Amino acid sequence: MRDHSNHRQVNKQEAVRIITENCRFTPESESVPIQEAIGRILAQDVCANWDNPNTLTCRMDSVAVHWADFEHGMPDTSDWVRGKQWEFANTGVAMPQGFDTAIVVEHVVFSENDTKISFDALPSGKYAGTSAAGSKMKKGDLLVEKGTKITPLIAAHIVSGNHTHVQVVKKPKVLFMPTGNELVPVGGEIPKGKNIESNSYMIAAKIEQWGGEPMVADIVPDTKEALKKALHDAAARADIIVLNAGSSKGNDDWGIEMLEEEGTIFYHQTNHGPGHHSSFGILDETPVVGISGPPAGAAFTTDYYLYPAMMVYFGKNPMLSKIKVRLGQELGGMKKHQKPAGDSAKAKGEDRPMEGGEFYSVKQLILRQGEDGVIEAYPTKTMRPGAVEAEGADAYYLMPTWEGQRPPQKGDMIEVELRP
Ligand SMILES: Nc1nc2c(c(=O)[nH]1)N[C@H]1C(S)=C(S)[C@@H](COP(=O)(O)OP(=O)(O)OC[C@H]3O[C@@H](n4cnc5c(N)ncnc54)[C@H](O)[C@@H]3O)O[C@H]1N2
Ligand code: MOO
Repeated sequence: MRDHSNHRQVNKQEAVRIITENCRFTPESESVPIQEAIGRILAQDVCANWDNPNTLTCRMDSVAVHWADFEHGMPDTSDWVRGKQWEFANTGVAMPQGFDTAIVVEHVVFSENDTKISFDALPSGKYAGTSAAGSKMKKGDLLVEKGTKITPLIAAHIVSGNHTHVQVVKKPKVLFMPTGNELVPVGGEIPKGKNIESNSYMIAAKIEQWGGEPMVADIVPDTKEALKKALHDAAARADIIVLNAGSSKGNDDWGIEMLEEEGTIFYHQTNHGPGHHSSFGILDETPVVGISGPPAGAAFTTDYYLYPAMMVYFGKNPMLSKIKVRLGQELGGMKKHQKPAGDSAKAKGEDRPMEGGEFYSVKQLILRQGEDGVIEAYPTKTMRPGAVEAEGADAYYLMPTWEGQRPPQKGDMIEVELRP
């Protein structure tokens, strides 16, 4: 049996710190048409390519006049002629040639057939009611800063600067590597004792959602040689590897060993469950985010540990947003980890021994506003993260479970992290 006693266990905060400090990327950029750029990250500042507007324009639906006629007070307009002393000018259009000032139509009194006009208010000065050339943007003005995520509004803003394409950060290639002799691809008859490889579908979708280009490796059998080859091949092709399963203590769990032998491993496990068997290493300069095999753990540990690595690639904040909320309902009785040793209904040999020290149980919670306006957290049908019944929950909570810790009570303020 292999020795796991040297395995380094860290808490979530430490794990994210290690990931963010050790992920080093030099992303390339590419030019894409704006309509394909939504959700991408700008690789360069975008500056205006023209003066907008490029001539004096009218600000509101107005009548254009000459300031000189108003300089000394309200003029006698009885003999004014359209096209000479006044002209119609509408919102956003160029001022008619020679006119410099605009009075909104609501302050214009028209004769029955619109031939005669008078005004019930004066313009404040020359160019009142108009926008100067370049007043919205001047050629060379910074429109959007490098590093900004392109949203629909930002895309339109870039277009208004006269750009058809933008330079964006290339999508990181994130390779998901399923491992395990018992796994088979979906479809058809499933041989006895085999299990369907389903995690790749979930994780590829998350990678895409977070702005990456997902790649899925073939299922890697549980041998050191196969894993070694697969990992080096993957590192040559990908920016980030997600190594799935083979993470715990089974006699064919080689993931951690291979990382240790072939690269550098920074931590082997975390002090929370589910997700206990999450790890992080670097192999051939490629970050390897190790997550446990069971789908429930794989689901949320990618939120915890792959999301930050991808955000580092984009130069974005790798932390999940934290907020303080009020617990609206008890989170349930003592959990497995809180029970004193020997108090289990199960025989001791069925349960893994607790390693002692601080250990957190990860809960998934729904947030909604309480009657007094304070945001409250409520348990989902099951609070176990990654469970289908908990999908749709808003936040994660790390509940302390070690000896001497009192579980949070209804009404307590707790800090939760929003799901990415
Ligand atoms: N003696 C101990 N046994 C286990 C421990 C422990 O501490 N001591 N930890 C348990 C916990 S917690 C977890 S989580 C799992 C971790 O298992 P692995 O990450 O090593 O994964 P496997 O053993 O290879 O597989 C477990 C389970 O998940 C299924 N799986 C794996 N990959 C996929 C995939 N891509 N798609 C769908 N399902 C997948 C696999 O078929 C197994 O059923 O270890 C516990 N045991
Ligand atoms: O690592 Mo396991 O995901 O704690 O259930």
